[in-house]
Amino acid sequence: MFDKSTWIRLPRNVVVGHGVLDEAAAAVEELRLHGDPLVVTSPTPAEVAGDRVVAGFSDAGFDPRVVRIEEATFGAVEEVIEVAASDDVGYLVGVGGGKVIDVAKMAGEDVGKGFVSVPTAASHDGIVSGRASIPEGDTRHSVAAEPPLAVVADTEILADAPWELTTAGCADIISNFTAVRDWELAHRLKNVEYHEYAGALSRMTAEMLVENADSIRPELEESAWIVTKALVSSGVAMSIAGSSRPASGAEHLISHQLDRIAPEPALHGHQVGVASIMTEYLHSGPKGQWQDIRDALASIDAPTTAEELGIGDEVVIEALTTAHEIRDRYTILGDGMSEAAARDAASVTGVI
Ligand SMILES: NC(=O)C1=CN([C@@H]2O[C@H](COP(=O)(O)OP(=O)(O)OC[C@H]3O[C@@H](n4cnc5c(N)ncnc54)[C@H](OP(=O)(O)O)[C@@H]3O)[C@@H](O)[C@H]2O)C=CC1
Ligand SMILES: O=C(CO)COP(=O)(O)O
Ligand SMILES: [Zn+2]
Repeated sequence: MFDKSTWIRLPRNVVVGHGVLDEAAAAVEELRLHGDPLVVTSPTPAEVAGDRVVAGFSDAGFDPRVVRIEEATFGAVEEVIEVAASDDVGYLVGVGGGKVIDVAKMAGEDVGKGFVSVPTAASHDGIVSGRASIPEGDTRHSVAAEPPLAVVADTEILADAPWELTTAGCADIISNFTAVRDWELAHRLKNVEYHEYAGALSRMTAEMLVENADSIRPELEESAWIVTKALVSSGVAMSIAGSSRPASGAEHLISHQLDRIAPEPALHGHQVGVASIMTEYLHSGPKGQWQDIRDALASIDAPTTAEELGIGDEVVIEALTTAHEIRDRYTILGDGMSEAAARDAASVTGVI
């Protein structure tokens, strides 16, 4: 008997384009939700977009509440939950970078209310995915959460954000190459369930971004458009898979470990990009495609070395040798790299 079943949870309205911030209220009204919005934002995103979103909801006849957070902590999630639990609040709207989006996503999940994602930075695929990550204590990687009901991504705002946030988003997508390789390996070696469609979509998303690398330039609105479309596509791949596997392999384990041990971690996307140069080397050897990954990252101004990440060589070695402990996810790191092998991989690829 055929007894498989699956739920694919996706955002319903994805609105991407110039000036669409002013359509946030309309994009939500169309969903026929009850109650008023709770807008969650943080200092800079509030200035560049949050205040405008609040005004837009007020003009549309809603009575928006606002909570400003500073950091992505469980304390911040609790603060949002306290307001979100009120009967007047019908849904949450996260206006900001990944930090704000994840806090709003987790708080919405807790109170059982929908969440709308209004990214001000195209910095990683968490802005559209059904995954949330609050980097506190020993937990670093994402956990399953409800995906946003709607995503409103204004390319004018995203193109105006610091360039490194956009290059981080690109690098998060480029890392899909090695994430899919790890997933295939885990399937062959450990019989981990593999979804052909999700794997193909994730890889194609990375290929298209690399093909368009010439059009990804600072202050060019088209760049924000290309990157946001790729982030949406990567988020959809994760939704199809019901896991972050299509976009998170050993390179993400290494980045999560860097977040734990580096005195000053770099942006998520930049770390996974540099890590994927090394994990591609582990997959395909010295003559393999690791140089293609490095060149793709360099072409969009993303870091390719530990130095460019602002992270010390020894921290990178420690992350490489301990990253397999982060979570139960089989990757090319297997049951851990020896220190000598880690030094080899990092130095052959020019990361250290
Ligand atoms: N859910 C998932 O699958 C994933 C979640 N994450 C999580 O996302 C978070 C990191 O997200 P990331 O976006 O990199 O970082 P942040 O949300 O911390 O944003 C980075 C910085 O950019 C500022 N900023 C945001 N938008 C703009 C803008 N338009 N103009 C100027 N400055 C801006 C922020 O200001 P301010 O400080 O005022 O907010 C902040 O200082 C982490 O908590 C990480 O764990 C990472 C990967 C995947
Ligand atoms: O960042 C992600 C995908 O790009 C999510 O991955 P994790 O599940 O490893 O946090
Ligand atoms: Zn990522």
